[in-house]
Amino acid sequence: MVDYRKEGLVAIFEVNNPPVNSLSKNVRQGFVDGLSKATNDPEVKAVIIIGKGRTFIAGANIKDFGKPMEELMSSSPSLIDIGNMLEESEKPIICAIHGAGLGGGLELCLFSHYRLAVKSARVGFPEVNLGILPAAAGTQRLPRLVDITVAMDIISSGRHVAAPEALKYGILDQIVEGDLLKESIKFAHSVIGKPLEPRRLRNLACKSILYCISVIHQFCLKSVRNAADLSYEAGLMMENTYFKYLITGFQSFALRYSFFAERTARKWQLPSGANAANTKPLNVQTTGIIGAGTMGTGIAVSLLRAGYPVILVEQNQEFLDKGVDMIRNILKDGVSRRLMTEDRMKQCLKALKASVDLKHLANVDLVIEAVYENISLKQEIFKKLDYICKPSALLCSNTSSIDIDMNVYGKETSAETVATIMDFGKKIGKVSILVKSCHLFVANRMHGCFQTEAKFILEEGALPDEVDRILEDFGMPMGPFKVSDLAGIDISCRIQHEVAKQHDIELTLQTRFFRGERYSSLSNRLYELGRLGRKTGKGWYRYEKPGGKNAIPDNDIKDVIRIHCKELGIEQRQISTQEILERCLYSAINEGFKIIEEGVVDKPEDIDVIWWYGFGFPRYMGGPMFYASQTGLKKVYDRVCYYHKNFPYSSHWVPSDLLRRLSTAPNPVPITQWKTVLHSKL
Ligand SMILES: CCC/C=C/C(=O)SCCNC(=O)CCNC(=O)[C@H](O)C(C)(C)COP(=O)([O-])OP(=O)([O-])OC[C@H]1O[C@@H](n2cnc3c(N)ncnc32)[C@H](O)[C@@H]1OP(=O)([O-])[O-]
Repeated sequence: MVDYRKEGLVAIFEVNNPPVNSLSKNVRQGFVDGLSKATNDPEVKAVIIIGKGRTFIAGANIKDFGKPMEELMSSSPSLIDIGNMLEESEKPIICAIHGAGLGGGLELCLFSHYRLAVKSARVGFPEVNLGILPAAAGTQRLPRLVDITVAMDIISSGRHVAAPEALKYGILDQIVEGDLLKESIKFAHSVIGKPLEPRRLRNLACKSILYCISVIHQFCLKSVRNAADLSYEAGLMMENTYFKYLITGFQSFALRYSFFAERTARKWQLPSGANAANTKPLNVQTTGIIGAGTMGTGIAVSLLRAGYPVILVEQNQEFLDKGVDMIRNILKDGVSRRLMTEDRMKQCLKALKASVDLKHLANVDLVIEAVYENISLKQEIFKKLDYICKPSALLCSNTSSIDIDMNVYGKETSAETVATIMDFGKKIGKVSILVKSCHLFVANRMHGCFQTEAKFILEEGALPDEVDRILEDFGMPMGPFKVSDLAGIDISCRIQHEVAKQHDIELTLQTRFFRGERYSSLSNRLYELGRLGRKTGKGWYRYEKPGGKNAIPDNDIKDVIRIHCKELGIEQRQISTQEILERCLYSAINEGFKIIEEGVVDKPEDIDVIWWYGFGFPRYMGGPMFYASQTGLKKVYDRVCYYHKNFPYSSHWVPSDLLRRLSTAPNPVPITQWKTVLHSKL
């Protein structure tokens, strides 16, 4: 709703729709009622729109977009109706922004005559992140206010623009110091009686008519270009047509799911009943990192950038110096790419202390162990830390394959620690997902199936560039073989040999089964040929030079695969695009269902979020679990069974029981309800 009150000559519309003042129907109606009161009250000479609570207006209510098109489009009053009433008002309308003015919230501002904001406020059009465009005249009005290139950037990037930048472009008229409402009332008095015609954006011509042919295919840009090429009314009509088209599309549906999935994933809970809402995080002020390799230095940079002092510890001075150099280079690169200023880099480096003695970690609040994957080494470090660190220190391990319960205290982790780590993750600009300990955890466990199938597919007749192209066409940023070349083929080979050693097994080029499972020794063959990936200039592809970035399909690899298959008696055949996609994706998805079944994650959304951030799975596909839900679980289950029959020696094809039960449900179970099936009789 919108609370209406008067302060002297000024009517105040205070939007009151927690948590973020989205423009639900009752809010829109509140504007109509408020405007009617203000217009009919001769005492009122100006109107201020302000948000109650943490923010101005976060835009339309995204949940409304799931409604049928007819209901959505006929839901009156529409934002444009309200906007027109605001613009036509003979009394100046001033928006007073704090927090965020996004999407419809910014559109409302653009219909108003003046825009003020506090310095910390942000404005923007994040609609592209929801697979739609700003369709309450956003693409028509912003280019009338600011340079068209700025409008294109803001609309097509979806980024939040900080108030000082918005002021520079002219989106804001003033940044307010002190109390926003008081200052806005003062401002209102200063503009009462001034002509409003120049403040009505619909009357302005588009500021420049730059022709942006290269990006014109994107709807947002098409629509912005219409602002330059068409009349206001025609541009508005096209904007509405594009909106209707986009909002009913799969991508917008998936992106809206993604928006809520990310927020749902933040809401962790433990079997004890402790959860994100009832557990207070501890205050972390100082940090330590053990291990100055790629992982340790990467983590150090994230902490330093977020403003935390870091003590970096390595076992000897040479490794330590190398690590510090790496950190310096990453930060310098950030400066050259204008991600941070030179001053900020200096502050970060000042906050970094380096040592070869664990004792320097005695007083830190949080320690992250990031040494290489060796259980006895990790255990030895934690034993020492137990004595050295203060009792309240949080001891964390960066591992992707070692059982966390054997290392630090996974099962015993307190709710307070979970809350602190989840909060800490957010503070360093990461997305944290709570998972239980299991072999390889969620990301590597699922991705392992994906990578393994990709290798089997090569043995059966496809080529690396063919498999990569198919997955890239699907939307993955890089196919599995380019990823493998980037990570280094030696890394995965060493891990495999290490695991085999633990089971007293020696892996050779002739090994076809390992612990009862089909095994491919193809990467070992590349390893023996010195084809370790990008770093050696050759791997699954060849590169222009060692360390090069351009993956060039290599005829030699065809021979390597041919010889490998001949020696092992593996028959090659033509493999369809559909089979390649299904085997890579469905093997991982089936594993994802097992992960939910075992309670390793709390909900499917957690897995989808992990895949966007971990592997760049396209958000506009929603994530692997959402993709499965949209493909149809019956179809996914049938294909998993089919591959299980054909490839009985791969446990990742053993169908998940949860998937089976969901696939036989009389009606499709929405992804948000999958968990309920775990405890039902289905
Ligand atoms: C023709 C129409 C044209 C207009 C189109 C549009 O405007 S498109 C819209 C363009 N606008 C956007 O895309 C802006 C989307 N919003 C944001 O970017 C951020 O919420 C924020 C920056 C406003 C605040 O960040 P923060 O970290 O302080 O808070 P938080 O993110 O944790 O959210 C708190 C709670 O509010 C919920 N919720 C939030 N927004 C909406 C919404 N619009 N709707 C519904 N719900 C929304 C959110 O799910 C969460 O709920 P929960 O989990 O507690 O039940």
